[in-house]
Amino acid sequence: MKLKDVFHPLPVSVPASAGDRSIRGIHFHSAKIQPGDLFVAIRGNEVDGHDFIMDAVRAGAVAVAGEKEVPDLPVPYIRVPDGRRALAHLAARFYGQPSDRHTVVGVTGTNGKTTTSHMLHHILRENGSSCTLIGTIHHRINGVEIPAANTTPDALSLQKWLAESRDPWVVMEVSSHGIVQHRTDRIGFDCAVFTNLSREHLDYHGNMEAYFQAKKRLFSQLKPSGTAVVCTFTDWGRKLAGQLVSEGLSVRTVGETPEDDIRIEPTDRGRLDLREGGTVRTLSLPLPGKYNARNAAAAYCAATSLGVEADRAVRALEQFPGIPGRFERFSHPSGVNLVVDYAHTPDGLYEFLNTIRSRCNGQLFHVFGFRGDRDPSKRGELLSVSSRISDRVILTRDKLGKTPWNEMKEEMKRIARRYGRGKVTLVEDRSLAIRQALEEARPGDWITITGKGPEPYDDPCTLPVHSDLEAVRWLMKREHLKV
Ligand SMILES: CC(=O)N[C@H]1[C@@H](OP(=O)(O)OP(=O)(O)OC[C@H]2O[C@@H](n3ccc(=O)[nH]c3=O)[C@H](O)[C@@H]2O)O[C@H](CO)[C@@H](O)[C@@H]1O[C@H](C)C(=O)N[C@@H](C)C(=O)N[C@H](CCC(=O)O)C(=O)O
Ligand SMILES: Nc1ncnc2c1ncn2[C@@H]1O[C@H](COP(=O)(O)OP(=O)(O)OP(=O)(O)O)[C@@H](O)[C@H]1O
Repeated sequence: MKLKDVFHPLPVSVPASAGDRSIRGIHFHSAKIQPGDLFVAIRGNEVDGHDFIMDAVRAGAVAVAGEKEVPDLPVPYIRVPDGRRALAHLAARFYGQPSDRHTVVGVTGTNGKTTTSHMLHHILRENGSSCTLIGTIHHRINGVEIPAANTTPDALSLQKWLAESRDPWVVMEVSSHGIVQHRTDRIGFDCAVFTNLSREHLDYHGNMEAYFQAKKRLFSQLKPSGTAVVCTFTDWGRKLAGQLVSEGLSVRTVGETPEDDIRIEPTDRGRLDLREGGTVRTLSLPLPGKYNARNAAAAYCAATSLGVEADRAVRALEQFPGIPGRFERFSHPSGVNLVVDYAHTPDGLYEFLNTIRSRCNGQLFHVFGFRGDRDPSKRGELLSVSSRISDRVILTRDKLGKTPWNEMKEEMKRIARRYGRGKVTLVEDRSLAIRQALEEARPGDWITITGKGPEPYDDPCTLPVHSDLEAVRWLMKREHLKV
């Protein structure tokens, strides 16, 4: 593609002498540049891409785009107001605005993005359409699994994968980081889903209103015929629905009141009534918890908004196979129940532990840790939720990032004194923390292990395992316990 065409119609100045130059590809990491590529310099959170411009030129970049003034470059330099925005635009142009060729659904919210996306992906596939899935656990394009580095990939990868996808449908998780960093710019959505909003990522967004506004931006990218599906279980959801309606968007709400388009009604355990107008559909959902009923209702609402027949959507949800590390349950031969889950926000943890509490007649053990690289201000709230609902809390290592273990250990002791209700033990090795819970538990007790789901451990541990799921599977053998 010609340089001038890839920038069109941005109000930037492409040197006339260089406009007809062909570019072979686009990259925003200098190490990926091949001769003939365009390099886009981005001011990052860790380093500044402008510092790597000469590396890119030496690697063969034939042109560079960036925000800063850069004198005396041997190749044309196109100054743009915002590198990340420009990257999304350039990628969409280079790959031919690929979202126009798919029916695209974006799912946003603090909790439930992965679950709702997987449920919707399952409904669409059961309905006979192949579907690309982009999200936290992995990406799946043309039936091929690709490991996920981010929940919402960078703009270049996104546009490339959309161009490569032969699946008519695309379901993607849209994180607030992805929105703020313009990773999803230039994607037109046929449906955008909001699950909920609760305290999370305040270290990044600063306050809840800014976090809400970031999520709301997804809805400004709906195609003219697109539909907003908004869960109104939270004040933020009700606020969003009201604002989108007054802005003239087509909005369908999922909630618990007669005003909602899809209303979830209280039912027997494991069964869920979806009331839509005068019709009630009852379904047995394989995943427990009120929150999963809400995720299922959101997926149902999105699917039916896109033309899937309601009864088919219900039947598909009843066959939902589940998601690795999300309420993944094991029955130990000793009579103890174990559940591995990804809850890592105060609200998600509250919903998850309450679901277990309503099933547990014995003691409830909770094994978890704090992430070094996540908002430290939520740690007290997480432990407070845990110690309120569980009988025994074992605090252990999670991903530490740049935080040294000794520092985290002192923080844990301090938080345990304040919020632990005398229920907290500290066991550094995560695999041994799980084993200790299992050794103390009696038949009928439940052990919950949260925060990592299927994610691999960052550090080696004592037992021959690399994740919570592997630890539980290993400990399913009685002889691996000390008792
Ligand atoms: C803090 C953050 O969000 N960082 C994201 C951001 O990286 P960055 O641009 O700031 O990277 P940087 O390392 O400072 O580099 C700046 C620039 O220099 C370039 N560079 C760098 C080195 C070099 O040798 N040459 C070079 O050209 C880089 O390619 C980059 O363009 O943009 C990258 C590309 O899109 C992301 O992969 C990266 O996500 C990091 C890995 C991350 O951990 N992000 C988390 C916080 C995140 O985004 N999470 C959400 C989910 C949140 C949730 O709901 O739980 C997600 O969508 O994954
Ligand atoms: N609708 C919901 N409301 C509250 N908590 C939820 C909801 N759905 C899931 N959870 C809890 O949050 C955890 C994470 O769920 P899920 O992976 O679906 O969310 P997510 O938004 O994709 O999270 P992340 O972006 O961090 O990957 C679950 O394991 C569960 O404990």
